[in-house]
Amino acid sequence: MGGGVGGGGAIVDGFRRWFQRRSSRFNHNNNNNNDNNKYTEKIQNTRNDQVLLSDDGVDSTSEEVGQHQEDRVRLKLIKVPKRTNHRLTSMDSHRKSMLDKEFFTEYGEATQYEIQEVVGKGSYGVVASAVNTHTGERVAIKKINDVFENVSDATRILREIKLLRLLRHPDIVQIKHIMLPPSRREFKDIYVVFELMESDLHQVIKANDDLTPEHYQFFLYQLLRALKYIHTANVFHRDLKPKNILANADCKLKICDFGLARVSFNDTPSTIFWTDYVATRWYRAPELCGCFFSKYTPAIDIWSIGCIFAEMLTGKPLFPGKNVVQQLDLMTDLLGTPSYESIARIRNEKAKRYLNNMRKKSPIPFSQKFPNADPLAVRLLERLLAFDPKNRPSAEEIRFTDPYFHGLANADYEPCTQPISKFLFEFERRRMTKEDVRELIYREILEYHPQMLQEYLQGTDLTSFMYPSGVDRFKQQFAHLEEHHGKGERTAPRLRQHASLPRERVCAPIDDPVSQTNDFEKRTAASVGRTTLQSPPRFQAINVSESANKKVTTMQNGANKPNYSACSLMKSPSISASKCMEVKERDCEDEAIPEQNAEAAERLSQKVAALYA
Ligand SMILES: Nc1ncnc2c1ncn2[C@@H]1O[C@H](COP(=O)(O)OP(=O)(O)OP(=O)(O)O)[C@@H](O)[C@H]1O
Repeated sequence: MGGGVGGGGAIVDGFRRWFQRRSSRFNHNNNNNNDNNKYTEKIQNTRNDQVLLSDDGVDSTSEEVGQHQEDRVRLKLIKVPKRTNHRLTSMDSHRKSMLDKEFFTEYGEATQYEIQEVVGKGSYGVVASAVNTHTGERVAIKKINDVFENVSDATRILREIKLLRLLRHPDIVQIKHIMLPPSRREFKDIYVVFELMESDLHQVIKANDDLTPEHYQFFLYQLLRALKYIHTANVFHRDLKPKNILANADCKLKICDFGLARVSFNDTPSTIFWTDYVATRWYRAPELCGCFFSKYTPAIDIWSIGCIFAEMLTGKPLFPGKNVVQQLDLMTDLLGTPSYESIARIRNEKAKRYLNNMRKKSPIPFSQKFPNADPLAVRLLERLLAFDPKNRPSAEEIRFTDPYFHGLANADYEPCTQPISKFLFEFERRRMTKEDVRELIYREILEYHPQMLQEYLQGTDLTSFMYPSGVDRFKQQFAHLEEHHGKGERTAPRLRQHASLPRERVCAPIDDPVSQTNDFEKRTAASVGRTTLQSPPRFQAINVSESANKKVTTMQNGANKPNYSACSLMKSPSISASKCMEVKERDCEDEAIPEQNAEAAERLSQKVAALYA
C-alpha cells in the first residue's frame, strides 16, 4: 500500500497529509475515536491490470489510478445497508445442479456463474449477485427482460452497453461479460455481467449520518475524476444522481447507468429536445428545466454533481422540486434571480419571461445554507451550482484549480481519453427497426465472445443455429429468485420510463445549428401529437389532468398573466411535458417524460389556449 508507480508514493503521502491536515480542522465525533477496528487499512482494490484505453493509446493504467485510490486509508468505513435478499436454498441448489448438467455449452458459460441473490431491481430488470466459478470473483448480473419490447428502450440498452465497453475507468462501473444469447435472430432477454458493488450513494447518504469532511472530499474527488474522463470522451452522462452512483463500504464510488448518456459530435448540435430529455428532475440543470439554452454542454453534469455534493453535505436533496417550475423556484430561492445576461441568453421566450417577471430574489449566502461544511467545500459548491452553465467550471478545471483539492491534482492519476468515434454511434442518427437494434446489440454482445465475433465478421456464423448458451439456465434461476424476492419486498416492480425520441426528433440538422434550433420548438410541438399516437397506454395521465385542472383554476382565479406565470411557462411545450411526471410508481425525484404524457400535455395546451381564445 502507499507507494505508487513513479511519483505515486509522493502523491499518496501528499494525499494522506492533506487528509490529516483537514481532519484536524473539523470537530467530528469520530476524530477522537481510537477504535482502530472502525477504520480500514485494508483496501479492497480491484487491481485490474487492464489498461485504460483510449482509441489510440494509453493514458494511464488503472493500476496506477488504483494505487492513487489506495489513499482511502483510514477513511472510516461507511455503512452499506443490507439488502433484503433471497438466497438459493439447498433445494434450489439441487435443482440448479440438475440444470447445470442440462445446459452444457461449448463456451462454458452455463457453469461460469453461480447466481446467489437478488441485489437490486430497476425498470429494466433484476440484478443478482453471482460468483464466477472459474475465478471466484463476485459479480452482479443484470437481467434485462424483453429488450425489444420497445425500440427506444432497446436503443437505450444498446447505448449503455456500448458506452460502458468504451469507457474504461476505475470510477465507472465495468461490464465484464455479456452472456451469449441462444439465437441471434430471436433473443429477447440479455444478461450483462458487471463488477459487483455493495450499495449506491443514495443508500449511503441515508444510512450514514456521520460522514466526515474527508468522506465528502474523497467522494467528490472520485466523481470529478470520472467526469473528467467521461467528458474527454465527449460523452455527457445526463442523469447523474445518487442512485446512479454505486458505492462500496470502503468509500469506492462508481458511476453507472449510461442509458441517457449522449456522445456529442462536433458536427452535430447537441440540442436539447425536451421530450428526449428525461433525467431526474432534482438533479437537472436549470438550462434543462425549460430548454433555456439551445445546446447542452458538459456543464449539465457539473450541475448534477453540485446537487449530489450538497446532498452529501446535508443528507437531504438540495432542490426537491415537485415539477419543473417549482424546481426553478427552488433554484432561484437559493441562487437569487439570474443576472440580466444569463436571462438574455435564454432562448425559450416563455421561460425568459417567467424569469424576468419573477419576484426579485436575493441569493442566500452558501455559508448560511451550509453552515457546518468546510468553507472550501462551500466555495466549490457555489461554483458547481452556477445558474449560467458558462460560469460552471469543467471537471478538469476544478481538479486543477480549486483550492478544495489543493495538493491533490495529478494528471497521471486522472486519465483522460480520446473522443469516442462518431461512427460507433451513428445509430443515434437514424430511425431503427427492432431488427436493426437486435442486430446491433448482438454485435455488441459478440465483443465478449471473440471467436464468435470473428465468425460473424467473416460471415461464417450460422445464424439459424441455436447456440448453446447459459442463458436458459439463468432464466430459470432469475425467475425463481424474482418470485421469492418479490414476496418480501416493499417496492413494486418499476416501470420503464426512459422513452427516447423517434430519430427524426433527436437528430438536429447539421448545417445551421442556430437557425435550426429556432425551428426546433415548433417542430417539437408539432411532433408531440404524432408521437403519442403510437404510444402504448401504459402511463395513464391521471395527474396530468389534475394539473390541467389546477392550471385552469389558477387562471380563472385571476392569475391572469398568461405569458408570465408559472402556469404559462408550464404551457410551453418544453415545460408542460416535464410537468407530466407524477404518474409513476417510483421515488418522487424521478421524472420521466413518457411520450404518452406528451399527448396529455398537448391536450392541456389546447385547453388553456381555448380559454384565451
Ligand atoms: N454492479 C452492481 N452491483 C451491485 N448492485 C447493482 C449493480 N448495478 C446495479 N445494481 C443495483 O440494482 C439496481 C437496479 O440497477 P439499475 O439502476 O442499473 O437498473 P435499471 O433498470 O437501469 O434502473 P433504472 O430504473 O434506474 O433505469 C440499482 O438500484 C443498484 O442498487
